[in-house]
Amino acid sequence: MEANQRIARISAHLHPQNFQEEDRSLLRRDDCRAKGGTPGFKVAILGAAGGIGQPLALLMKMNPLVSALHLYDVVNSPGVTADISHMDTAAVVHGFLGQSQLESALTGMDLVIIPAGVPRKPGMTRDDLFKINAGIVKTLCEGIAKFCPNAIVNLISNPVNSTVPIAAEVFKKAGTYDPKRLLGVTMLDVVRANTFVAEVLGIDPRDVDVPVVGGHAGVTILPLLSQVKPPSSFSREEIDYLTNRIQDGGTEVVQAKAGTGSATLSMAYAAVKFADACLRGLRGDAGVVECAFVASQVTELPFFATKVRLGRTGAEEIYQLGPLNEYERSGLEKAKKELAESIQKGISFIRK
Ligand SMILES: NC(=O)C1=CN([C@@H]2O[C@H](COP(=O)(O)OP(=O)(O)OC[C@H]3O[C@@H](n4cnc5c(N)ncnc54)[C@H](O)[C@@H]3O)[C@@H](O)[C@H]2O)C=CC1
Ligand SMILES: O=C([O-])CC(=O)C(=O)O
Repeated sequence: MEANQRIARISAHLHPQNFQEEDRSLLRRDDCRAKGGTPGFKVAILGAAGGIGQPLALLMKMNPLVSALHLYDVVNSPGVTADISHMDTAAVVHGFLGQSQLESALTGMDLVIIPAGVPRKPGMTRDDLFKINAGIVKTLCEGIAKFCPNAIVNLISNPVNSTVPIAAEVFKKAGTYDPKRLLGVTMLDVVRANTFVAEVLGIDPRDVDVPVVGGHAGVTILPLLSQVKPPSSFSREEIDYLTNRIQDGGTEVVQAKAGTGSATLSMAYAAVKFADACLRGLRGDAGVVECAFVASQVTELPFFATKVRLGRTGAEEIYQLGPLNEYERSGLEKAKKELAESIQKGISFIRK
């Protein structure tokens, strides 16, 4: 055989499709003995090729609690999957592209994380994303109701204050709704609050715990600085600075990115922190508590973010707000007003 023919043959083998058809004597990946049978949870990421999805996939591949990682998107998931799958950690990675592969992506999943949808550009509110993202979340949740109705859902797509009610309505319609299993991800607000409070106090952010309640947009993001751990007191000036910075944290990143998107890396970090807590809860660990936007009776609103205890069945206990000071009580009233409208908008989108 001529050298150039040999090279052409080898290149053909390296192409995965030709590899199978060209020469049966060569080992195929499907014939490998290792099938990734390590115990652990099966996790799907929907929107895995996006700005959040890619670093989120990377970090979930590193999570020892994950045995199978399904990466679904409507574009570019094969490349992201090939790339992530070469990491020498235990989770086995599979990629899924487009609506026709949604069933395979979701079947058997324990946890589904959804960062699918468009991000903000400067000058937009999160609510401006509703038009596009509401439909995306609806379609994906219809898939979850059909193919993995018992999975825990971590919903990241904005506006979270409306997309969580949308998901709830889709699941109700399908007869699969369990409020404990639907969690809107507000962890980035907590991550930011811990960081900014630690800066003000001059301590390590890992030692700080700030409850952030309400929702995930502007004034609905309500940090409870009177309940910070370790117990700390702040001047009025510090309270105004911290409250504004935490509420505008997303906008700070949108403006700095100047039209190229919103928070992706800190969000992937926050999403993994939250997903890991959900998986530890599923495993049966005691005392796993994080803030999340969930169906709630803490206020008169049907959904509200507070601390929740995560267990084998999802958000098993929803904590009350605790004592609020005058500043926080006034913030709560503003938050509830805006939240009520965003929640209703989500509900009406499905019931209309
Ligand atoms: N909850 C939170 O704290 C945060 C939420 N977000 C939100 O997360 C969402 C995603 O943000 P980025 O990753 O920066 O956006 P991106 O545009 O970089 O990525 C979104 C991905 O979703 C995919 N996608 C679109 N339609 C889809 C469908 N029907 N099924 C599956 N995938 C689909 C796109 O192809 C893309 O890969 C945005 O709505 C953003 O506002 C962003 C930061 C924080
Ligand atoms: O601000 C945005 O649009 C993205 C987001 O939710 C955040 O960074 O908190």
